[in-house]
Amino acid sequence: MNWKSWWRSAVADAAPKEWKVQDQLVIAGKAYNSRLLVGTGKYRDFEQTAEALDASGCDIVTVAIRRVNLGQHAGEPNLLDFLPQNRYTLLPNTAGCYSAEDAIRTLRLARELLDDHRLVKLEVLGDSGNLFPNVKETLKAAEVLVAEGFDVMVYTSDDPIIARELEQIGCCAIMPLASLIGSGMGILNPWNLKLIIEQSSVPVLVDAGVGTASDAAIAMELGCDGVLMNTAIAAAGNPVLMAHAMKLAVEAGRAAYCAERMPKRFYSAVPSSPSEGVISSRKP
Ligand SMILES: CC(=O)[C@@H](O)[C@H](O)COP(=O)(O)O
Repeated sequence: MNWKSWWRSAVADAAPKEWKVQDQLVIAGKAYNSRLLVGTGKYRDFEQTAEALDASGCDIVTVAIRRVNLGQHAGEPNLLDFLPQNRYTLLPNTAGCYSAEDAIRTLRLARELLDDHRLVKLEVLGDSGNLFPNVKETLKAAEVLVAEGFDVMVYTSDDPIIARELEQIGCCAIMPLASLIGSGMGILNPWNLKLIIEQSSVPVLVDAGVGTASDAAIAMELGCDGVLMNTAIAAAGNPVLMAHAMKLAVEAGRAAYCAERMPKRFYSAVPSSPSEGVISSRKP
């Protein structure tokens, strides 16, 4: 069943307020109510991180295992002590890894630390300046991690050929960049994202480069299954308010996508109300 027929049968009689409950994001067999995934870096402190996560309504929280303490650094504040127990699904990520080997080692550590945790975000960088992914090393790491039983959500470029290879390897979600990590430049190539969305049978989530709420809404309107972001929220003047804005944007974008937008007309007007039978002396 394609999503459109599924959607029609699923929400045919549902009141709009019910639609979100039925339109869950499913990743590696688990359903989530929120399509917004949020990172935990760059906040003022863990209190602010917790408040922003709460305001975002997210269900999945990504954590850079090399940077954020989840218990691997004894004696230091532990993020988990600031989050409500069992509220979030943690998504350990390999931010800061520049080789397949490093990324694999980091995620094995995460698995030990988090009690046989399987859902992970793979990110292998290729350049410390532009933080572009090294797709060769990403493919290599994905092969090993999938074979070891990890559910791999993978950060990659917006190249549809690489995206297809990652799906064939068995990654459970493809996460192409919108633009450079931390740049806030929004979606640079919607056309490539569209190609990836159309060819993929696993969820496609934009990851990196979102700057403000409209970027997130556009990603969802394009048909992305979700959006992952960090800097747009953490580096906002008011991170908690921005987290709330992102929640609304992702929901609005998703609803607009599912509602199927009106056809665009190439710069030609159509009156909003019928012109026949109008009481007027003016000839059309
Ligand atoms: C948090 C995380 O996983 C980052 O590596 C990710 O790519 C986010 O990028 P932005 O900070 O640009 O949202």
